[in-house]
Amino acid sequence: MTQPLKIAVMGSGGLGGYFGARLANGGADVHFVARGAHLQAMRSDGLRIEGPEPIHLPRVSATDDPATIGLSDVVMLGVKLWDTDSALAQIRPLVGPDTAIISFQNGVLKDQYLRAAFDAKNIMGGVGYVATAIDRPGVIKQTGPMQRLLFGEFDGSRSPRGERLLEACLAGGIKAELSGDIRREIWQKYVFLVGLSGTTATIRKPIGPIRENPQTRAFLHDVMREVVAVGRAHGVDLPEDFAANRLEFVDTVSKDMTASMHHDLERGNRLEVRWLSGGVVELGLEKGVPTPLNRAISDILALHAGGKAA
Ligand SMILES: NC(=O)C1=CN([C@@H]2O[C@H](COP(=O)(O)OP(=O)(O)OC[C@H]3O[C@@H](n4cnc5c(N)ncnc54)[C@H](OP(=O)(O)O)[C@@H]3O)[C@@H](O)[C@H]2O)C=CC1
Ligand SMILES: CC(C)(CO)C(=O)C(=O)O
Repeated sequence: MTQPLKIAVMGSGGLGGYFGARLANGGADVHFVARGAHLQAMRSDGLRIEGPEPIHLPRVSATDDPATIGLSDVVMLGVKLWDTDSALAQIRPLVGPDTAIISFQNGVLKDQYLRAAFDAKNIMGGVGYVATAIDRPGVIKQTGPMQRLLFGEFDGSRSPRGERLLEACLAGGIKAELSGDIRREIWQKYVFLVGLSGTTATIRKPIGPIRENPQTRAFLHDVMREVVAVGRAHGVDLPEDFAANRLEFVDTVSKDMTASMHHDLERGNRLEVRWLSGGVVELGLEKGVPTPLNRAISDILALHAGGKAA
């Protein structure tokens, strides 16, 4: 009998907790790295997913010390972007020659950080679509039915490790795909997310009114156009009019949809703007592509980026 896939989830909040729970439910050998009250609750009461497809795992393997988990087949990175450096330092004991490390964090800079810290052969690319948050310790709440994971080798090959992860995801009911062009998938989400997060957080409204008002709709379109221009300058295979495609996609989502960064702003949490619109500015500067709207979004949110506690 083949051994179940051993998966370490580094950061078991909205994203990692949700997809890790589904993987465990499907039979994968999942080990959650968590901390604080969330870790205590997971140790005493397991992990619960609330929402359209609820799950309760009464017992889970959860720790704050990745070294106790040992070598893993897959490490899924699910910490907020500001915690990336410390998380990458902590996952070293999990990584052997064949381990796949996949960041499902938002943005595109995440994979540069991974490449700086680990051998390229250990790194696969990933994108997560879901709207989840820790509701209370040990409990992840999902809003709406969307859930999708895309991952793949950066050279486009269908590797055995990619196939095994796909199988484990499908067994857990995850809408998963092994992508032949994961870099483009990561940028496609980036275009949409920078548009959604930049507009909802600065205008402080969900997407419905923003897409209905001609002035804010044009703003959203132009913010996404900048991301497309920067991606194309970096050699990403995005059609020139891809922002118009994403605007059509925006018209299909619920009018109440907003970005996690807007939620974070309303709760006084730290913001990922440095890696979202800020990442567009940084990557635009590298190629001489102007990004005035994303620069404005970063500047407008600068005083909020550290959260209320800052
Ligand atoms: N949630 C979502 O719907 C989606 C999120 N994403 C992206 O996924 C990433 C994670 O977001 P999300 O899951 O929402 O964030 P959360 O804050 O819900 O989860 C991250 C968790 O990781 C924990 N953590 C951080 N560092 C460590 C560490 N060193 N050891 C143990 N635990 C640690 C945090 O603990 P603490 O709270 O103590 O800091 C927190 O519980 C972000 O880049 C986000 O943009 C992408 C798609 C959808
Ligand atoms: C748009 C969404 C919910 C998609 O997963 C997201 O990633 C975010 O708001 O951070």
